[in-house]
Amino acid sequence: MQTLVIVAKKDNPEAVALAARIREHYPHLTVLGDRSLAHVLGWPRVEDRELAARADLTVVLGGDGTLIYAARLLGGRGVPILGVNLGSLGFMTEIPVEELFSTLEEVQAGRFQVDSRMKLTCRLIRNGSVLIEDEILNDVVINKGALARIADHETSIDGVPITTYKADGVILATPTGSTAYSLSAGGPIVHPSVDCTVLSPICSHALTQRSIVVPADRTIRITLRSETADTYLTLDGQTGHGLQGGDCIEVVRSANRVNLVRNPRVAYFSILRQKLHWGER
Ligand SMILES: NC(=O)c1ccc[n+]([C@@H]2O[C@H](COP(=O)([O-])OP(=O)(O)OC[C@H]3O[C@@H](n4cnc5c(N)ncnc54)[C@H](O)[C@@H]3O)[C@@H](O)[C@H]2O)c1
Ligand SMILES: Nc1ncnc2c1ncn2[C@@H]1O[C@H](COP(=O)(O)OP(=O)(O)OP(=O)(O)O)[C@@H](O)[C@H]1O
Repeated sequence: MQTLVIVAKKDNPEAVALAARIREHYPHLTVLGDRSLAHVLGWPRVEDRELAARADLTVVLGGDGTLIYAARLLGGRGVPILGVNLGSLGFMTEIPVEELFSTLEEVQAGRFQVDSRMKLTCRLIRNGSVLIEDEILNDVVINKGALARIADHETSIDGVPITTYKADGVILATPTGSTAYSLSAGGPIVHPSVDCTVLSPICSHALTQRSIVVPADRTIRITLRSETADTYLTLDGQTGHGLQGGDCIEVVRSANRVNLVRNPRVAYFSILRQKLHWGER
């Protein structure tokens, strides 16, 4: 390992101090920081594209949002991501701060395993042209603004019509994203080793329209059938785009994956038990 890229939660002094300690601890490595971290610490400023190209390992200091930001920064590269939890929930940032340096030693010695997480490719198609194409770790959300009327979401899987959801919106979640917004919309928890897409209406007007678990190799298309000026596409909770009637959102499994360094002392179900407050076993 030669180059370690640190992505630290923005404006978080604890994350900044920890990043500085990591650089001091490994003088023989090239340690680079994301844009805001490099600015705060006076490190060389390196463009996102170059960070992604050079990283051998990425250390995330923050919460789930910081990890999603790092996964997006790395783009299609499956560089291992070691997530250290400085956030409030930290579902995906499995390593506690106290174990950061011991885990880094293990990783440098090649004694680590990764959890390979499925991603989705999402395309926004308007009048037959692809306006936006992006890769997603958590979810694709089509949602209406607070005062907008309920919208019609015509939904098909591999070209076969499923239904038209009359709902506030629709969520398409990966197994990783199944414990985020999708869970709040009544979707199932999916073990991250299962490849699938969870399709869930948000507050559907028809009570029998529930979440559907779709095999990962299917193409899901949702066409907005109502003319509303106040509907949005949100990708991983990070980027938003206004939608128009007739817009089609197409979702397929991405060829790229996100590789999270596993904490060998923590099992997926113990994370669920702890973070979702299920009590003792
Ligand atoms: N009502 C809701 O539950 C709701 C509403 C909007 C967005 N979200 C989620 O927020 C995500 C973006 O996260 P953020 O941290 O940048 O925004 P944020 O700071 O608004 O966080 C939302 C919460 O979701 C948690 N979270 C994020 N990804 C998760 C995952 N895979 N499993 C379990 N919990 C997870 C975060 O830890 C945080 O507590 C979106 O992808 C979306 O799923 C949830
Ligand atoms: N280095 C960064 N550059 C730009 N944006 C960032 C960076 N780190 C975090 N963010 C953004 O800041 C927001 C808050 O980060 P994060 O979610 O990690 O904190 P949190 O809310 O305390 O943790 P959790 O999500 O676990 O509750 C996220 O939306 C994330 O995308």
